[in-house]
Amino acid sequence: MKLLGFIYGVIAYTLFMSWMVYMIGFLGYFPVPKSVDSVPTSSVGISIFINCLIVAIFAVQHTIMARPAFKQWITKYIPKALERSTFVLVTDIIIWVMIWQWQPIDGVIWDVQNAMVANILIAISILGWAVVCLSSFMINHFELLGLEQVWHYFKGTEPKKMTFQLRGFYKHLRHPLMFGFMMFFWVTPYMTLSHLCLAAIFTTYILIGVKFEERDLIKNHGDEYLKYKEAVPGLIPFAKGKKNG
Ligand SMILES: C[S@@+](CC[C@H](N)C(=O)[O-])C[C@H]1O[C@@H](n2cnc3c(N)ncnc32)[C@H](O)[C@@H]1O
Repeated sequence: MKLLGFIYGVIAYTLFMSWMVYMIGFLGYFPVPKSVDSVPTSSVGISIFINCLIVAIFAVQHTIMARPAFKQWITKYIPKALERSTFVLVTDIIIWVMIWQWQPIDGVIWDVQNAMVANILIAISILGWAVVCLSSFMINHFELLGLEQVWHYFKGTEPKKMTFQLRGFYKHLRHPLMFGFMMFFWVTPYMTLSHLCLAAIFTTYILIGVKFEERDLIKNHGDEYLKYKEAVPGLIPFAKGKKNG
């Protein structure tokens, strides 16, 4: 059982990293079988509807499964150590379905012709992706993705409780990971309607998701988080305090 639990966690983690890397190609920065700008097969209306539906499923899953009440409920049926990996695995399935079922939409919003400017924009976008990865390490990458929990489960030891982190990017921004995703999605030399649709619906989710996350962080860390919120901007670096998400 312990070995199976560990394998389950490793599969969830590997699938997670696979779509994270694929996303760089999905945005068009290296060739992949299906990208955000592949050839459209449906009308604009149907495409927008299907794309919004898939991301809405992701948003609902993420919002529900990340809440303490849901975690309490599901750990009645599965070992506590597998809860995070289950969250990660369901996310993986939804994101891979999104990539597979994404409905590209024709239409170019902007297309930067200058090669140097275009390359700088691509570099900033990929830097955003790197900010996502680095931020996860500043919290605790392996715990966020469930691997630490299944490793302790396998060894029969107790994992350390996730603590509130104020290091690295988190000293300057409350949501650097989400900020990294915004850089990744929005900064591009070639913005199509399809790419815009992806960026817009994920941004909407991020803006709603961080509200729920902060509600839980305030419940768990009380005054410490409230003071942090007062002093450190949310999603916009260098902006003043809590007004920014
Ligand atoms: C996907 S991470 C995103 C964190 C943050 N919203 C960001 O954008 O960088 C979500 C998890 O990080 C946790 N978290 C958020 N801020 C944290 C902090 N400063 N220290 C430790 N955990 C944090 C939340 O409780 C949640 O479980």
